Amino acid sequence: TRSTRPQRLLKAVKQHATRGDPQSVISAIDHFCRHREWAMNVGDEKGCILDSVVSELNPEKVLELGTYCGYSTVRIARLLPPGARLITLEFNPDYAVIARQVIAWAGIEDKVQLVEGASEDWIPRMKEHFGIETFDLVFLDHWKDHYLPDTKLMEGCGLLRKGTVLLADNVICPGVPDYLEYVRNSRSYKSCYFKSHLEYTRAEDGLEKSVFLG
Ligand SMILES: Nc1ncnc2c1ncn2[C@@H]1O[C@H](/C=C/CNC(=O)c2cc([N+](=O)[O-])cc(O)c2O)[C@@H](O)[C@H]1O
Ligand SMILES: [Mg+2]
Repeated sequence: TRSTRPQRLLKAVKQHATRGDPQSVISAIDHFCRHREWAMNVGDEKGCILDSVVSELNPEKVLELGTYCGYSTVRIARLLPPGARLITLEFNPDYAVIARQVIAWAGIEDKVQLVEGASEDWIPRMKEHFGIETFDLVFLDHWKDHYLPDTKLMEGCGLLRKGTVLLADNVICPGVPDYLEYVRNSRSYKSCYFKSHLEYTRAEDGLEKSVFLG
């Protein structure tokens, strides 16, 4: 049977990236998606904005919602200080299989915990299962109608503290209107928009950075 796009993306990583070199994995995926097959990675342009937010924050505890093939997982984990941890949630087992191999190829598996399951099931279990009190950074990049309910769930589970940063992909394309309205109008967040482009295209998209005020 025909291979899947994530399988072809992984093949491109194994062919063109150097084991243990996260930057080469990122470049191989960006090249594949720009010149072979588009895929829904945050991409190189928005990826630079993601990099700057991570570098400025220097987070110890990071949560990623929606691993897909692990592109943003590698982008984030490569910048984390020693001892810092990234937990990434992915409920599609076929994507998880690919992402684990991309993460391993990049050589950053010691910083990453890929949990196979749904965000709504695992967010309430972060404390008792992973010993996580609160997160310093959350990267939202899963199904767009899950951004708002999962944000409210994280608030309810006490996983956000004064200063926790929520960084949301695709706030313009495909768009997350209910989430945007919430974080931009709630007194609990200081929110700002980083204008960019949809990965590998000229369409507008951007990231919304929202700091939880407690
Ligand atoms: N509740 C949940 N728990 C765990 N994993 C979950 C989940 N909901 C979805 N996922 C996973 O997150 C990824 C979904 C991404 C949706 N992005 C998108 O739909 C998307 C679309 C475009 N686009 O169409 O241009 C561009 C983009 O950058 C995009 O991120 C998939 O790997 C999916 O299995
Ligand atoms: Mg996205």
